[in-house]
Amino acid sequence: MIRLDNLQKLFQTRDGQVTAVDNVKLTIDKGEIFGVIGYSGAGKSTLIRMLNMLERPTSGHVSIDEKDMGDLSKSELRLARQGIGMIFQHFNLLWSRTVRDNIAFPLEIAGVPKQKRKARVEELIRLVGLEGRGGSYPSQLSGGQKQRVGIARALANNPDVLLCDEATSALDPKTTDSILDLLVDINNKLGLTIVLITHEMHVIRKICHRVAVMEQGKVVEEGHVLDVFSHPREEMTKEFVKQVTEPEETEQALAHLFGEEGIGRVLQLTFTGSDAKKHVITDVIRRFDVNVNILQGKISTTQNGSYGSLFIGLDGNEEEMDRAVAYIKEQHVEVEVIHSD
Ligand SMILES: Nc1ncnc2c1ncn2[C@@H]1O[C@H](COP(=O)(O)OP(=O)(O)OP(=O)(O)O)[C@@H](O)[C@H]1O
Repeated sequence: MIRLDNLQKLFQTRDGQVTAVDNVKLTIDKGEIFGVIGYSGAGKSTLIRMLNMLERPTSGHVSIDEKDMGDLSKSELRLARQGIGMIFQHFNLLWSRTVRDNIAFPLEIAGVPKQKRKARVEELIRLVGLEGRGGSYPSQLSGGQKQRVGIARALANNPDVLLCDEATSALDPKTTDSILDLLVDINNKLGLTIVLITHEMHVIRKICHRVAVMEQGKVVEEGHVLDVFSHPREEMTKEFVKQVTEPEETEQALAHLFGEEGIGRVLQLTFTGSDAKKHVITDVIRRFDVNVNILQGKISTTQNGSYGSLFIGLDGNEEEMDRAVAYIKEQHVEVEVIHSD
């Protein structure tokens, strides 16, 4: 549905030339939620703004539904943009207009007649869960509600694509989750393609099907979210994955344990997909003469399946522990011995 070919954006500044986006090639399928993650300055905003030509590429192509966005005339581009909704970190609402009038705005521009507009606005208000707030002004709404207005406005003209520019970065964790749930709901109900940029792996983990990792303008890694989570290749990706799989306390708690005598071996087990539901620990306790101590664990759910890490202490004679480790490996669970007495 969306294809980026050798996309590049250079900015000329007083300090010289900046390569914001460097030779990016990506394909995004119809109906998927595609996330782009990177730290500040990686080029994410520039990349997403080139999808609807808010930013013109220096070279390369953006095709949406086989249409080269760079080749469109002004009026064709205006029409194409009605098929591409966008939401922003700071909502970009019209402060002097009510919720209803904010949502109606793109319909007015598209020339939708008044009666049809009214009906569509009420439908959108229900879709984003803002019943009873249609007459309020943006200043009277919470951050989450403002973003719901942003989403309703972006969906007004029934777009095929929704671009989300750090849409939850200004929100607290609970509100972030409710907006992410709404995006998944919209993706399921309307089948629209969502492209989002973020610096938070939690957002990718929770709603994306595929992810691209950006560093210094380049896409350095790309894949299905579960694959990237379970086997990150690049250092940058490993850092992002750690954000959601290993809370800081894990490192501290384990470091504390390593200092104790007679802890035996500490293993990190990594479960992926359906493996996350296996009874490996029960089996190990039943089959082998070892003591098992569960130290830390976390299962994360992604749109492609579950992913989890479990830290266990294993104690017993060396041979029996070797057999237990071999058995766990046979169950297609990844095992790493991270400490041994
Ligand atoms: N209009 C501009 N003029 C000059 N340089 C720019 C312009 N816009 C972006 N840049 C530069 O391009 C690079 C990428 O910026 P961009 O905003 O796309 O990154 P980002 O990953 O979205 O970061 P952030 O989340 O902080 O916005 C940065 O080095 C930035 O300084």
